[in-house]
Parts: sequence; structure tokens; C-alpha cells
Amino acid sequence: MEASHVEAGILELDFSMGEVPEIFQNGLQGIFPVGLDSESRGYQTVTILGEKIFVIGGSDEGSNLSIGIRIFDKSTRKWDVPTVLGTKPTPSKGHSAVILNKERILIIKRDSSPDDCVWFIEVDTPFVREQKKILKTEVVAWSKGVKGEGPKPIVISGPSGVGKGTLISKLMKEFPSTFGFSVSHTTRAPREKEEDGVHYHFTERSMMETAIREGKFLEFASVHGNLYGTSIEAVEVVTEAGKRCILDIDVQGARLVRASSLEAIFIFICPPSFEELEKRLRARGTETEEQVQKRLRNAKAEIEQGKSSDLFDHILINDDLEACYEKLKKLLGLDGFMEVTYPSSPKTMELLPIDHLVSEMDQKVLIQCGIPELGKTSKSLFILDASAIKGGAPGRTRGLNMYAIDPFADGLNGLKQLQNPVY
Ligand SMILES: Nc1nc2c(ncn2[C@@H]2O[C@H](COP(=O)(O)OP(=O)(O)O)[C@@H](O)[C@H]2O)c(=O)[nH]1
Ligand SMILES: Nc1ncnc2c1ncn2[C@@H]1O[C@H](COP(=O)(O)OP(=O)(O)O)[C@@H](O)[C@H]1O
Repeated sequence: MEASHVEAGILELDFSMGEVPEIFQNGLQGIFPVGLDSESRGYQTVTILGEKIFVIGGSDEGSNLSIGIRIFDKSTRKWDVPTVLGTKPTPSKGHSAVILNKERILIIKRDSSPDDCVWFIEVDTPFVREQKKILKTEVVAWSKGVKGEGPKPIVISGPSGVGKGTLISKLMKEFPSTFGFSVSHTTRAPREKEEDGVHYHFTERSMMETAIREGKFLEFASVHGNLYGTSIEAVEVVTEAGKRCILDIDVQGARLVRASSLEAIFIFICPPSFEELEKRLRARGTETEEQVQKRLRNAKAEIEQGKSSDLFDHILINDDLEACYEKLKKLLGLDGFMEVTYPSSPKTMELLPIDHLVSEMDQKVLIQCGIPELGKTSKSLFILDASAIKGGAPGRTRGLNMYAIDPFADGLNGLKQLQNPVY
């Protein structure tokens, strides 16, 4: 079945894994009954994509902590419980599911605030395909939908001792509600003033290697003889806190992030001279002579790669610290010295996703909502425009737009925008 013939609906299902519901055996023609009963518990949506039938809903592994996902493969006639990556949404009293393209299913949660009602299940994005190869299982990934562009994560790279940590600390101190640090995992030993879980997650190599095999890392690299890596969770913790993520990673890691779905700004910090770099590294006094020598040897190649490749969007020379910090703030649009906040949606829209029906037209989803305070029969129409979405798992799906429309203004073909975007 082609994606364009996809039907989605709500169906009460017996979830016993061995049994193939009779309705599936008949080839699933026609649309499933859509019945949204807000009081019903454990209902599921059924979404068909090619040979696969995604049954979404109920609780996850009986824990009731997140929305469960099961896949029925029509060709093998087998059920599969996929590996579920990404931050999962909390369960709601119900949801709608719509396939936007062959890559992802849009989930609209009922009874949820506008900040929490739009989610995506990625079923065939590059990230999911990559993870399927690593894990050799069926994989899906959750990603929360957010309005507008959203702040891009910032990747900072540069040789050891150039001042990355110093610059990042200054930024986090001046803008504590704006930025959050992605706490990497490393197999190197902690320095005297370093705290586990704050500067790094200090980890045993074997544990880190297992987690890498399990697909838990966005990127990892061997640097100065130790393993360093950014877990998917490290980035998601910051994003969930509503902050802009800063990653302090080496050039190899930056290259891997560039190739991932995490759209970031890449900044390379350069020393004014090699001699000055050596001076700073020795003055810091955190490494043995042998380690200093190794870091200096690696610095040569890192500086060459950082300067010559087109990997980095910006190169900053950290000569005078204050001058470099001002340049960093300027390129991040922070030179007004004001803490930048990303406000959540207005409270008045809290009841938006109640009793919604959803249909899809060219990546624009028409949602009919009941607005309770206006009475049970009162309905409003909204367009959720997902035609310009970006990013996705691991992390958020940005670029959503949602606005109210008046269906009677110009007919359904000329849906008129009634008000400014509300989502
Ligand atoms: N690829 C990758 N590199 C990392 C990560 N965390 C830290 N690094 C890099 O590893 C290198 C060594 O870091 P560290 O031992 O803290 O020493 P420092 O650079 O002298 O502060 C630096 O280039 C960091 O940017 C990570 O998660 N992934
Ligand atoms: N612009 C600068 N001028 C002089 N010293 C600096 C400057 N930037 C950082 N430092 C010092 O250099 C040392 C290395 O800085 P650090 O932030 O630890 O580097 P990195 O995180 O890149 O390894 C620290 O002792 C720091 O105080």
C-alpha cells in the first residue's frame, strides 16, 4: 500500500502479541472507525505505511509511563515491539495519528497543552535507518514538535587548552536560563575540581562501549587516548529544560554531529599562536607532562582541520579573553546583554487539543477542536502546518506553525487565516 493511501483511525484492539486481529488478515481496506471517547482507556490508533501497521497507544510495557508502540508486518504476518528512542511523551487520554510522509507519523495528544500536544514518531528518517543498522532491530524514535525555528544547539571545538571551557562557563554564568551544557561521557579520570554528572559523566570504558552499541550516543570519538561521547539523553535533558544546548566536542565529534539530524551552529576556537596554547595548557596544571605532549601533538592536526575544512560556521581566535567572549556573544545574537528567554504558548490556548479530529493535506493538517467553554457543539478549525519541519530525533522537530482558520470565508480551498499563528 502506498503512503498516499494511508488510513489512520482509532480502534480498540486486543493486544495479545501472538494473535493477528482478524481485521488485519483481510488486507485492511477502508478506513477504520474514528471514535474518540475521552473516557475510554487503552485505546489505540492504527496507522498503515506500506507493509507495516503501527499500533500506537495503550501503555508501554504495562508501565503506563508512556505511549506504547507495536508494529505488525503484513509480509511476515508477525508482530514486533520496536526499540523506542528519543524522549517519550507522557500518556494522554487519547491521540490522533496521521502519516505526514513516509518518514514520520504525526501524533496529536488530546487534553494536552499546546506545548505538549504535537509529537512525531519517526519510522524511516535517516536517524532511524542508521539506528536500525546499529541495533539490528525495528526502531522508531519520538521527537517533540515545537513551533517556529527554535534555538539551534551550539557546537564548540578547539584544541586542548585554547579556552573552550572558559568561554562556555562565562556564557552559562551570564545567561543561565538560556543555555544548558551537554554533559558528555568520558573514560578519562576526573580532574581535581571536576564533578561527575556536571563536567562529565565519568564512565568505565566497557560500560560506554555497551551504551554505544545500544545506539545511545549521538556521536563519540577517541581523543587523546580516551573515549568521549555525547549521549542522546545529554542533549535531550537540556532541550527538555527549554534551554539551548552547548556541546564542547572535538573536531571528529563535530563532523559526526554535522552529519546527524541535530542542526547546530559550529564554532571553532583557535589559539593566537602555538606557543600561547602551550603556555595555557601548562599553566592550567591539570595534565602530566606526557599528557601535555600528547595534547600538543594532537592540537596541530586539530587546528589544521578546524581552519581548513568547511565544517565550522565561525572561527574565533581566543587572544584576549574578553574580546573573544564579546565576539562569541555577538555571533550568537546576545550582544544586548539581556537574558534571552523562549516563552511558552499563551495559557488561553490550553484547551486546544480537546476532541480533535485530524486529516492531512500536503503536510498541512486540518484539526477540528472542541472548545469547551464555548459549549459542546462549538468547533474551531486549525491548520497545523508541518511543511517546513526541520531537525527531529534525537531532539525536537522544529518549524511547526499553527493557525486558526475560518472555513466559511473562501471555501475550503481558500482557507483564510483568521488570526496570528497561535501555536
Ligand atoms: N567527540 C567528542 N569529543 C568530546 C566530548 N566531550 C569532550 N570532548 C573533547 O575531548 C577533548 C578533551 O577534553 P578534555 O579531556 O576535557 O580536555 P580539554 O580539552 O583540555 O579541556 C576536547 O577536545 C573536548 O572538546 C564528546 O562528547 N565527544
Ligand atoms: N584568552 C585567554 N588568555 C589567557 N588565558 C586563557 C584564555 N582563555 C582561557 N585561558 C586559560 O587557559 C587555560 C585553558 O583554558 P580552558 O578553558 O580549560 O581550555 P579548554 O577547555 O579549551 O581545554 C585555563 O587556565 C584558562 O584560564
